Amino acid sequence: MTRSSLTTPPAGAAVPSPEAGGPEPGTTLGSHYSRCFGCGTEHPTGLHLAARTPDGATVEAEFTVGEAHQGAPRLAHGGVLAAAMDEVIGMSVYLFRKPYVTGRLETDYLLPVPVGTTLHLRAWCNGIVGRKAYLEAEGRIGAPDGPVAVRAAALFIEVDMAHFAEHGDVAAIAAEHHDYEVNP
Ligand SMILES: CCCCCCCCCC(=O)SCCNC(=O)CCNC(=O)[C@H](O)C(C)(C)COP(=O)(O)OP(=O)(O)OC[C@H]1O[C@@H](n2cnc3c(N)ncnc32)[C@H](O)[C@@H]1OP(=O)(O)O
Repeated sequence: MTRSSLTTPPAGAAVPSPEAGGPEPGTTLGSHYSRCFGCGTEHPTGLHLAARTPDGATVEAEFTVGEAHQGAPRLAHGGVLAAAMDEVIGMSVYLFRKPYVTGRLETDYLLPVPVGTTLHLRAWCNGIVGRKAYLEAEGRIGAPDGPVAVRAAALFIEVDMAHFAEHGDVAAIAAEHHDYEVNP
């Protein structure tokens, strides 16, 4: 992965271990919002990622490239692939049970991804320092050990629910997603 210093954890950054009381290995992670472009089941053209954690620390999901996701004819749009990486990374940091948002996302595109391809996505955390989480993801073609088509590195920033209340529709999140306290 070619990455900048901004997405590289500083020396000594703690790599979190699976949280006590967090999701058990094998748990399917629900969508955080039904209309989310990345994971929403009600989004008509979204990515429909349904993620699970095999070990409580990493996240896996599959994304099948559809007609709505094209850039060049019959090939996935790079921005859509970046969205898939953003979403699976967002799901991996959600394992820590705190709200985070993407601050920076860096993406390497290694292979073209034709319509109809299933990308096998995996994301994990390389360290957390204060509010900053350093994360990484990859997308492999056709199988969990298939050729790597996309790699991403990201810096996510911890926020509180006031972020969503101030800038978005916190009631819509809270109505669907009962893990977060809206007024802690
Ligand atoms: C309820 C669950 C919802 C889950 C949703 C998941 C969806 C999937 C993920 C997404 O797509 S989120 C949507 C896209 N992202 C955004 O809309 C975020 C927009 N940006 C912001 O709201 C603010 O810039 C942000 C909250 C990220 C930071 O603002 P703050 O005022 O809270 O913090 P500050 O600017 O002081 O930065 C905190 C630290 O992070 C660093 N930082 C922030 N943005 C950075 C950046 N872009 N690059 C590098 N470093 C960055 C910053 O330098 C600083 O480092 P230090 O603590 O060492 O001084």
